[in-house]
Amino acid sequence: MSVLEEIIAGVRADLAEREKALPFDELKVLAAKAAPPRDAAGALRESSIGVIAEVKRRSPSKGELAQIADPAGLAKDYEEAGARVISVLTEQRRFGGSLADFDAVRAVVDVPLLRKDFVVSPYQVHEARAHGADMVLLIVAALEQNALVSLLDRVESLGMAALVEVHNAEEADRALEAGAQVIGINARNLHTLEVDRDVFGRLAPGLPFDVTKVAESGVRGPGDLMAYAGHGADAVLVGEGLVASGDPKGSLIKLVTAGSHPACPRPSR
Ligand SMILES: O=C(O)c1ccccc1NCC(=O)[C@H](O)[C@H](O)COP(=O)(O)O
Repeated sequence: MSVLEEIIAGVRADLAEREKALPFDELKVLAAKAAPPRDAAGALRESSIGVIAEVKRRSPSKGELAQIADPAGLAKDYEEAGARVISVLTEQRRFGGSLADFDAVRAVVDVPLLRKDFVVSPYQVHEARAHGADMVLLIVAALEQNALVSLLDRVESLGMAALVEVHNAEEADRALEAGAQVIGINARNLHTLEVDRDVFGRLAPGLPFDVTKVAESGVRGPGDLMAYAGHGADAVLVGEGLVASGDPKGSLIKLVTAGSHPACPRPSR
């Protein structure tokens, strides 16, 4: 079994428990009553490169990254440092995240929130909305094409945006065919877990100019952000480089400052 398959097997088992505790029809009612979604896609299309700052406790590739006793405090720091969007991992088994983390963050910040999980079911989309998510991650490698199309439609029908994640040209084609407007190119190979920042430079030029391009993984400092910007990124998604830095707020301020510096390449739209 690949790492992705292992993660998804755990996600499906946990999902089955939540579905027993809260039936889908009742969840849909909660989602419909949630406060309207914020414009996450719009936040990533400003004139300077944006940062999606991630609340990430641990990962399959690195193990424990940071204790994060107070995810809300971390998110507040991210907001004050200028994050355009905050990503909260909700996968529990391999990343140590939870919907409780998501709720704690939602309660204290106004910036759009990305629910970062391995979404394989419509239930998780309504669940994200019920918890106040504005954006949902859809990983092309985890979904058959029909499922990708239908989950993307569902995300958009609830007024949220989808960050559609790809790792290679074939997945990028599938994302475009499905109608993705925001595409994340992840530098982390899901089989080896190695990070190859050059993947972004290989794939981004093949995407239409009006698709929002997010460079995911491997940003350790302003130099990496500038390099991704040079290849046409509208935004970068950063986890480890913030949470494991010892000073997440200061590290994010450095990234945001670099992204709005006149020397940093601007999105070309
Ligand atoms: O982070 C991992 O080890 C990982 C392993 C398997 C699937 C996904 C994984 N990460 C999810 C992400 O996309 C990253 O959390 C995100 O891009 C931030 O990456 P980084 O800044 O390198 O922490």
